Amino acid sequence: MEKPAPPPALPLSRAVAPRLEWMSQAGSTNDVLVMAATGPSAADWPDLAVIATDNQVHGRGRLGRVWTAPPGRTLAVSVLLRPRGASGDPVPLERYGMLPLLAGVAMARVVGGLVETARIHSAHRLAKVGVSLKWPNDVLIGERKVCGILGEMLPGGQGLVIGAGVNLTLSAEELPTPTSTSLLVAGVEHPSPDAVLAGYLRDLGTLYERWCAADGDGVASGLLDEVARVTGTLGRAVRVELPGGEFRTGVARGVDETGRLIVDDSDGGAPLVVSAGDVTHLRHDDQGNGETR
Ligand SMILES: Nc1ncnc2c1ncn2[C@@H]1O[C@H](COP(=O)(O)OP(=O)(O)OP(=O)(O)O)[C@@H](O)[C@H]1O
Ligand SMILES: O=C(O)CCCC[C@@H]1SC[C@@H]2NC(=O)N[C@@H]21
Repeated sequence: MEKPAPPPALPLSRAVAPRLEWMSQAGSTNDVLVMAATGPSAADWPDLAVIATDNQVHGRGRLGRVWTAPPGRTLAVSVLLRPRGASGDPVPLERYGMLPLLAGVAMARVVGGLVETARIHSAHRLAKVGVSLKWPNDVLIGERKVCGILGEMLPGGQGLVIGAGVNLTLSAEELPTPTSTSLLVAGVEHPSPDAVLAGYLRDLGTLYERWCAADGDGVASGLLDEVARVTGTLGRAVRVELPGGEFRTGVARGVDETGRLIVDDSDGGAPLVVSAGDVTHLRHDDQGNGETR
């Protein structure tokens, strides 16, 4: 029988995280961390504690969707957040809506840095492609999804677990959907799980500390500006599926202080304020059937 691979040492990531557990296999890292952070040893799981694996077998996406990943090709990471403001009081729950966006900004920066470095060093003259955030939870390279983010509240509002799945070394044939991509496919030849994880945790930590110091205020912390800068959804035509199943179209105008998307209704009605809806980008020439997901 083949010997299991030894766990990666992750020196860069361990230097950043207050606690980091690497699992050789996990069902869903979000589930594992929620259990750990609310179980009998909850006190051993500090703010910004991390669980990660490259072999997640029951990954979950938003809205009951699945996150699929062949073993060893993607990074699944969950981070525990127990946000407290400047006075030490918990940040109000209604401000948590910014946290998945905060994670998306951190991931977009890391992915953007790697893709740009690969482009500069490429012998193949790779074209410049933008890395952006698709509200509320995807990081895209060009129009393709390289990372999905899922925030889940701890029971009793004791905090939040924020999970991210990043496609590292999937080949074009292994991609789960026609609209996904991986760092490898985007030209990053040897994406290191440790470098990606450490970069993500570092940026996440910095943005999060600033946000907590401002008591979760998106404007005062500068987070809202940062979100607006990287969110490719803004200014674009989108189709919104409201929780009741109804569809509306319009142009995404902004993100508000609680992380909701503001969409100018193309029918001229009042702006749509979307928190639980599902958003699809429409192509510029879209007539309703050419969406990119
Ligand atoms: N490894 C992966 N890489 C990229 N996409 C994936 C991967 N695994 C699953 N997906 C896609 O992610 C979806 C879950 O994410 P999500 O709920 O964000 O939907 P989406 O298709 O990205 O569309 P949207 O976010 O616009 O609603 C799954 O339905 C699947 O299509
Ligand atoms: O695209 C989405 O809808 C979100 C996908 C989130 C996947 C990550 S992988 C780590 C964490 N554990 C999970 O089960 N899901 C998230």
